[in-house]
Amino acid sequence: MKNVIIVGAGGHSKVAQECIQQQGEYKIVGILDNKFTAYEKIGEQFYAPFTDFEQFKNETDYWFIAIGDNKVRAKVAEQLGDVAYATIIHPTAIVSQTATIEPGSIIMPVTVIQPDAIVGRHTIINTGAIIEHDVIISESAHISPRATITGGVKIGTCVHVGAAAVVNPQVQLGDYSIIGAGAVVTANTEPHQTYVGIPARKLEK
Ligand SMILES: CC(=O)SCCNC(=O)CCNC(=O)[C@H](O)C(C)(C)COP(=O)(O)OP(=O)(O)OC[C@H]1O[C@@H](n2cnc3c(N)ncnc32)[C@H](O)[C@@H]1OP(=O)(O)O
Repeated sequence: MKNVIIVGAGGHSKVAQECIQQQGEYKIVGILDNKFTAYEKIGEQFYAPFTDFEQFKNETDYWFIAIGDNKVRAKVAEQLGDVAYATIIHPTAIVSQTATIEPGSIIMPVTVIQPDAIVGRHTIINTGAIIEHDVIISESAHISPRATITGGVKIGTCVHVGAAAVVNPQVQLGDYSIIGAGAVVTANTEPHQTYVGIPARKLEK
């Protein structure tokens, strides 16, 4: 078993920890989150504030950032610097042998990742999502439960695709764009903009 320290102790972390246990490759030795005010060891795991992360760098082989917010996850990765990241794949996920899952990403239960898809670093493929052939997902994105990303789609950095949304073939989602739950995206999206509905339209604020 390889040791891993988890950053984040919220709802997404809860699901990630269960995935890690079911994957059976990594032993969680500690959890860092600023909601813990001091170091504490309970059983085989320690809990400590994230601000103390430097002192734990020699105590683990791998790190995993289990924070649902894309921008916060990306920022924490920047702060941690040059560390090795665990790649979490739930045993019920179906991942093509020609797909690439980059370190720091999590592939949740009953997902499907098809041939030649690329899932970039620190990306969340949430429960039941489908990533079709030749999809390219950049860093720190989140594909929510039951979303369907069809063939050849390109997804930018920190993009959030909401639950059960569909992205049509070859569409490109600009960096930091947000797709609402249940949307059907039929055309490219602009960076930093939010889109909702069927067909998806830009939300004017
Ligand atoms: C394991 C997990 O839980 S993973 C979590 C996955 N999370 C999701 O799937 C949630 C995705 N988020 C959404 O769908 C959000 O509603 C967003 C991001 C699209 C919009 O959020 P906000 O920017 O806060 O917009 P807000 O709630 O103010 O709504 C603005 C307008 O858009 C509409 N709207 C919001 N979401 C949607 C949607 N998904 N589809 C259609 N219309 C929507 C609202 O009704 C409102 O319309 P109005 O101005 O006519 O009243």
